[in-house]
Amino acid sequence: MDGNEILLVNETIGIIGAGVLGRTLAGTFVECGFPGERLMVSYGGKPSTFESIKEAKLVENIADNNEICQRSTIIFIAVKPQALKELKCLPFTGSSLVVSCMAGISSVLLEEILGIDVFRIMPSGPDTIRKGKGIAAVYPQNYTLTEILSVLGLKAYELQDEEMMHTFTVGVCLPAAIMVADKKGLDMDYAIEAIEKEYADFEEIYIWAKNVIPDFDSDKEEKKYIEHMCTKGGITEAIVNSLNSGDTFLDALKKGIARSREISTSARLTL
Ligand SMILES: NC(=O)C1=CN([C@@H]2O[C@H](COP(=O)(O)OP(=O)(O)OC[C@H]3O[C@@H](n4cnc5c(N)ncnc54)[C@H](OP(=O)(O)O)[C@@H]3O)[C@@H](O)[C@H]2O)C=CC1
Ligand SMILES: O=C(O)[C@@H]1CCC=N1
Repeated sequence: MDGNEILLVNETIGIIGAGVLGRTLAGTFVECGFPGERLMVSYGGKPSTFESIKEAKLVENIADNNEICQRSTIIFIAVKPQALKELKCLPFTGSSLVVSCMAGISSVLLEEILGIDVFRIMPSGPDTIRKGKGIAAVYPQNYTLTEILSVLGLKAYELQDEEMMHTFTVGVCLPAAIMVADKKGLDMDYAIEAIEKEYADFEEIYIWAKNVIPDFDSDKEEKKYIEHMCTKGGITEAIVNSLNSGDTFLDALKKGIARSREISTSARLTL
């Protein structure tokens, strides 16, 4: 039995939100040897999402959110931040490790809505996870969670201050941002230096981002790569839109950070 199996041997994993990220996490667990019969995924009911779940060979893993909450020992929340209110009445229990992947939504708000302590991660885009080149911020620190991320091949950055999650989130959007900025011939290094003053690991993440951008065979492939990194209404979209409207790289990254903060404020208002 290897280390991965020992770590997860008694666990049942539930992923609420089998969208682009959720399916990637589920697929990666399966590839790591995690048994399919102890893996559940849920979705919001869109036929197109069902088709994608089918393509990912996860149809047999579909469960409803109540079942996921009742049976899972580890739960990943991978719905859009705007869907947070839909999780309000679910029977989460303090005995499972609940991990939110949602950008912007603070741990205080999660605790308020779900009634339990929730850990936060911010993983990099699906392509990086599938290739074993992913990174993820973790807040607050949790040994088991960091070990689980390492099973998924994700390098963990343990944040001391939750505010830094906004900046880290822009960091995981950098591959898409660099691709767009490169085409426009924008200067990027000065922007990274400016943001590094707030978050010391930002330069390291920039280097990571430059290294994970794959070679593309077509514009279509390139577009799809960016689309998969963009959650609708999220941070990548804000950065890409800003670059496309003619902003500098620094302004675009700042708009990404601002979008992450805004998501958190508007989520509270819609509850
Ligand atoms: N994409 C990325 O690279 C990254 C995303 N994230 C975060 O991950 C989360 C998901 O992003 P992403 O995968 O891009 O978004 P998607 O829109 O692709 O996925 C969201 C999924 O949630 C499902 N869903 C909606 N409502 C419910 C519900 N009540 N119960 C269960 N599932 C539901 C949707 O199903 P349906 O389609 O049927 O409505 C959809 O499949 C976001 O919060 C984002 O901030 C974090 C890091 C990277
Ligand atoms: O674009 C987004 O909002 C998500 C979070 C980080 C990457 N994708």
